[in-house]
Amino acid sequence: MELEGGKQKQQGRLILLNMRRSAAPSQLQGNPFKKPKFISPARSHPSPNEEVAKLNSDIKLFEVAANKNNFLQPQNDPRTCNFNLPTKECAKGINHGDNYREKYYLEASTKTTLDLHHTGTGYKLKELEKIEEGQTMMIGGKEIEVMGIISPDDFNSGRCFQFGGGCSAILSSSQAAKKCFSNPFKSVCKLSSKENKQNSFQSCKPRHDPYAPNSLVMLRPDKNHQWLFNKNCFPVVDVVIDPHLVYYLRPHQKEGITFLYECVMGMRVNGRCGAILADEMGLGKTLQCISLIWTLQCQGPYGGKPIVKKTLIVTPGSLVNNWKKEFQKWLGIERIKIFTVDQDHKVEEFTKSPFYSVLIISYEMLLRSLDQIKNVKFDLLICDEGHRLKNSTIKTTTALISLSCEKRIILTGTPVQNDLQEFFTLIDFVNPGILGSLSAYRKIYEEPIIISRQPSASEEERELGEQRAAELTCLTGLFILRRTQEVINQYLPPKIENVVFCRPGALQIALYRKLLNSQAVRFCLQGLLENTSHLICIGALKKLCNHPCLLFGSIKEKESNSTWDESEERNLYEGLMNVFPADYNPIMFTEEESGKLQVLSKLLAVIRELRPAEKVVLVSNYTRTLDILQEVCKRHGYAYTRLDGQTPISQRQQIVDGFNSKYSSDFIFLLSSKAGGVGLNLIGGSHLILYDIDWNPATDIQAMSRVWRDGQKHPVHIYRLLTTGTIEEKIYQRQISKQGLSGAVVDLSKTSDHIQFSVEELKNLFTLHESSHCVTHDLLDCECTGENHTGDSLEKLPVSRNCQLGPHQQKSDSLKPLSMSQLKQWRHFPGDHLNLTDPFLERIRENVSFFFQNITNQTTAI
Ligand SMILES: Nc1ncnc2c1ncn2[C@@H]1O[C@H](COP(=O)(O)OP(=O)(O)OP(=O)(O)O)[C@@H](O)[C@H]1O
Ligand SMILES: [Mg+2]
Repeated sequence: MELEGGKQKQQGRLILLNMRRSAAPSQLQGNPFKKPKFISPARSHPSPNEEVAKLNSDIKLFEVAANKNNFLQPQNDPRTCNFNLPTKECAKGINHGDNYREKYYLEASTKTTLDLHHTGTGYKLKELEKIEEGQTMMIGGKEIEVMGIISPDDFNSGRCFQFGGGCSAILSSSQAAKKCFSNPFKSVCKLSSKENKQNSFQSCKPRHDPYAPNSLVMLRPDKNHQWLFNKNCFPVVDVVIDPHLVYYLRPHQKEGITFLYECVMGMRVNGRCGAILADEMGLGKTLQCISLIWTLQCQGPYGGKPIVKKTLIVTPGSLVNNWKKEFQKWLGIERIKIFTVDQDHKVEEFTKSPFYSVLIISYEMLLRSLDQIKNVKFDLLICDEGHRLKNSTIKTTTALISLSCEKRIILTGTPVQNDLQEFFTLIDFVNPGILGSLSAYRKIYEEPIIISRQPSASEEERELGEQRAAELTCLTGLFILRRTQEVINQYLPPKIENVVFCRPGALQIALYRKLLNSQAVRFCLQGLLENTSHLICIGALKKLCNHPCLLFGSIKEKESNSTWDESEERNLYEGLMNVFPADYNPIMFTEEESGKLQVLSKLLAVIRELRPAEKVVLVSNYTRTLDILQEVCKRHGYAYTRLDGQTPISQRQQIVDGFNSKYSSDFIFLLSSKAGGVGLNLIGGSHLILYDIDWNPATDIQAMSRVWRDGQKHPVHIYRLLTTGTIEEKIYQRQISKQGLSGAVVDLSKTSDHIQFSVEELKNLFTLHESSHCVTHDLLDCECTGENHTGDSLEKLPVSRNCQLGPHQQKSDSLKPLSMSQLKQWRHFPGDHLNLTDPFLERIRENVSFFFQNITNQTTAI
């Protein structure tokens, strides 16, 4: 039997070793077996305290056969047995039977698994086959105790490695109670002192009536929980969500609050108090958290005593005041005192005053005030848009990890499972150590899962990877909750999504051709340039798609720079100025020079005309592009407001509120997706135009979700503008193809800098398709000739997210990026199609080569 990879281990016999104590050298002589020892129930069923200590320790796991030719030798860890394990060559000498289906494990303060086929332990194989549970043996000078047999299922799923193997900490608390204690609760809630009795009489009653109709009552703690957390034996009291809030809560929100409560109370995962609420955008994660905070601040299951005194909410700068507003919206200003940190309100004010119970701070401010914040004892920590904590080396993550608060919640609308490293960081942040060390996680989960996804994976590797993925999902699923947009569709108006392929202007085509013929692009395609050179070329093409004047501005800027002569960009921009008209003035740019701008201008005009009371959110990834769009607003006399990275945090909510107000005269909200793409509620607008496209579909999806949310009164129209035949189409295709989804979907900060391109891909990126109406449609393999293909019902197609955690994760997910096959199901038609029923599309068709359209929640009147 070979030792490589995970698959062969199925034939091996694995033992989890319990190093009980070092043996004297003399003990190593003679028959290494000792008689099986009696193991007291107390040893196999540790006390709750021992159990908790065990869960918290950083247990090292060693899966002997998991590492290709490379056994782990944990010599430096004093807690770890140091076995003289054989090399692959050495192991080959052992005659292994094929009938070893069972796995044995030994358990103790340090646990490790040992493949009995590769003994190196001084025992004969025959002797090892006879090992029984409870038996002790001597290995490497240590006395080892056999604790049990690992079933093939437990091994394949990786369950046996969790928390050191033997007693999984991932138990529901009732399971844990059964497993860990025989009957330790006899005295639970017997009032031991006079004081307790008094307390119990004072606050025994639930704060709200648990028997009232529609009451939302939290799960009562079981005996194990009481044993751990009710040391004073207070009477158990029902925790009931304030009926004032329950009245407004949607069903999924009630479920979410129950979930959060059980997580932070340590009821779902024994002794762990973290949770990830990953509901899709707009599902009201804020309200769910506010309900939780309010509940825990006033109530608790033990004598009714509140669980939380102080809560820290960390959120992107643009959302600090949104949180405050939501608190006021749902709880009024009296019930709970909120402190928001900004330029004029420093953390010190919060720390000095006993008045406030909730501190809301931006991630940036947190870093600046970390020392003061560390001085406050927070009982609950909420990280909004917490997918940014995916990297444990970034400052924000380290800062947050350094806070001692153990009840931690991450909120994110962006899926978190696709990158297994980042997934680990998020999980490890909310429930530190739950997946073991990073290296153990890599061996047990990441490696087998990744290997199993490779086309060359054997059947066994695939099976092992799938089982490990399933186990990981099952384990983390206890404290991750994600619901999709469908749960609130019924409360929302229709949504009409359009992908609009805009014909490039003549100047754009001429410049595009020139750029593609440049020395820089040619060198890129021959693989002759540095890694980053293609990024400069891509950047120039993207600018050109937005408007030629942006490119003009860049060249002028670069030319005036002293390093211009040596700069790589020279090779790209050489001769480009000659393509612009001699008297070209970027400030006097025209709409005709850019296909998208022409379409935008007409679109704004028709919205204004047909829906004078409605407003538009206009999104770009670039501040310079927003400047141009702003200029267009000015030229047409449209009232606008703007939020980008330069907007002071203290003003952001004011701007949002102003726009959302029905009294506002603003017609357009200019939004930088980087600054305000996440979390904002822009329900004042019912038309959203994405002027440019990002490599990461999540950025675009986040931005598009700003208007189709609870509170929206009008049907929502979304327009995604792409320049036909250009790099924008290619980026879109990448977004909706598998390749684009495999990694980038998790990460809002990912840009082209993080994406590797093959020369083949670069060739495709650097091609202009001048004769196609829509390259994306050409690629769809659609039988239609592009003539008003109405598509089949979307429901027919299962939505599958390309997720590294495997097929069991693939739930319907309305906000996941589209796939090519789904796009094919959308209605689609060329711009010159005769029967355009949509009056908005009708008006812009002149500059459009192709449309895709999809309607959600369709009613007759749109
Ligand atoms: N039960 C409800 N009834 C009415 N409005 C609600 C309800 N729950 C939430 N809302 C409103 O829906 C809007 C969206 O909620 P919220 O901002 O919490 O979404 P989110 O899940 O945080 O989304 P994102 O991921 O985009 O941040 C808010 O204006 C909020 O007040
Ligand atoms: Mg939010």
